[in-house]
Amino acid sequence: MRQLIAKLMSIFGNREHKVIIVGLDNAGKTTILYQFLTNEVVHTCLTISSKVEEIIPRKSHFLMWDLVGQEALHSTWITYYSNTEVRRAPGSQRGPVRQ
Ligand SMILES: Nc1nc2c(ncn2[C@@H]2O[C@H](COP(=O)(O)OP(=O)(O)OP(=O)(O)O)[C@@H](O)[C@H]2O)c(=O)[nH]1
Ligand SMILES: [Mg+2]
Repeated sequence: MRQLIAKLMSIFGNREHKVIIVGLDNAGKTTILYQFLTNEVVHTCLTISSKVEEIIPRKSHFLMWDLVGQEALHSTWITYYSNTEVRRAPGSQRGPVRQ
């Protein structure tokens, strides 16, 4: 997890950024978000809609949006995408990103 934070900081620098976490349901998005926050693996429930948490490691400042994973609601993701840049998490699958 520290590696992922370090990677985000190397990509984004020391400014405020909004990060959206997207992926299929049960992929582990909420688990990652709370591991960032608490450094622990916490018990999670299915995400309905989205949740946002503020994370301030050193001089960086991330607003992290954890989006719903259920396929029927993927069409709502687009509302979070304006002015975003796509970066894959280290270790995630290669290939085109579909919207
Ligand atoms: N074995 C294993 N289980 C994991 C891992 N990450 C998350 N899980 C489990 O996978 C389940 C789903 O995790 P969530 O973080 O809620 O998944 P999500 O992507 O937020 O799911 P939605 O909110 O439905 O989109 C939970 O039971 C987690 O404990 C992992 O790295 N390994
Ligand atoms: Mg979730």
